[in-house]
Amino acid sequence: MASVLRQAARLASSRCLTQLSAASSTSRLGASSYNFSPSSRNASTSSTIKVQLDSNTGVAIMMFQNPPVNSMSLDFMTEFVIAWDKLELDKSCRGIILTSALPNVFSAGLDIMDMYGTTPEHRTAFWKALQELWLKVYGSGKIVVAAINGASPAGGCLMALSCDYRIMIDNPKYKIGINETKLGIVAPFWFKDCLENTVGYRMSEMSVQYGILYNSAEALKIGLVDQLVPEDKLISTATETMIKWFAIPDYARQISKAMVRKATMDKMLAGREADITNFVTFTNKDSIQKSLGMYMEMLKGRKAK
Ligand SMILES: CC/C=C\CCC/C=C/C(=O)SCCNC(=O)CCNC(=O)[C@H](O)C(C)(C)COP(=O)(O)OP(=O)(O)OC[C@H]1O[C@@H](n2cnc3c(N)ncnc32)[C@H](O)[C@@H]1OP(=O)(O)O
Repeated sequence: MASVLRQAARLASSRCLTQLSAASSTSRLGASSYNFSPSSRNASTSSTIKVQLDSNTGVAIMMFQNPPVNSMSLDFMTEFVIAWDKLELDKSCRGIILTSALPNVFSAGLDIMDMYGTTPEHRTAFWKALQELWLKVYGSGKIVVAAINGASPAGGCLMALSCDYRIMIDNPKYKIGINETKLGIVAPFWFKDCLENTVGYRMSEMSVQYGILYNSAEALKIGLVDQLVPEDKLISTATETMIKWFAIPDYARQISKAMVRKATMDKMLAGREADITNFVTFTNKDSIQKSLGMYMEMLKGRKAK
């Protein structure tokens, strides 16, 4: 319990035991055209991450803008973590909405070009950046809501699974899931743990083996997402949801969150070095490089048709 309390105290970078008024200045538009209120401030933009913090509500919106498909490259993940750290340190921010500034895709997952034909040193840095990003989001004391406005395979799904609540656009063309086996690669244990914590043992057993991508209705049915909304209600619903969560005193919520997530985080932290070695060794294999190359060709060929 003492370590949970320590972890929670560390995570409690946002203000504790305070409650914001439920004053909301939410927009009815989707993320890319989100109309920020005059109280929006601390807007910061890196080349791939756009952040807007509304000082009235304490809600920050973090938008991915890494065209064409928000793939999680080393650069993207580095910029993500820098922007994230800034928000973590900002006491006026109590919650973060993760969404995409691009149409039709939340995130295409890990950038395959960072894994294909790159040096072991590059892949080491790449994997460390992913671990870092996950530890920050999954272990955050803030409330984190995923506003999933498009496809969200593999690493994109992990990003959503690391949040406290997932809202997805109700559209059968948008798919989400841990589809790594379809690429001939294996999602690491902590991807699987996050999925299992969310949808249960049997569903994750099926899901990771078959590499299933679920459409939005299927994702809701198995509990992979918590709510479906029409596209034009995504950001307003995410903001309203966040403000409801704000009614819970931060400190109690943060300790509870840390308690529930501790085992999964500790397991990853304990296996962190081995996980990097495993990734680099695995992706060094000719057979894996071949699978990745073929998958990239398939993606490009699909477009050409
Ligand atoms: C021991 C552990 C070892 C390994 C573990 C590794 C864990 C891996 C986790 C991952 O996340 S792997 C990545 C998995 N991602 C996918 O399978 C998604 C692939 N992409 C798609 O399905 C689609 O692109 C889409 C996201 C549904 C979007 O479709 P759309 O039709 O809008 O775009 P299009 O397919 O034409 O793609 C545009 C452009 O983007 C390139 N692309 C797509 N995905 C990726 C990616 N993940 N990484 C790098 N590049 C990607 C695609 O090739 C096109 O490029 P082009 O314009 O140059 O042709």
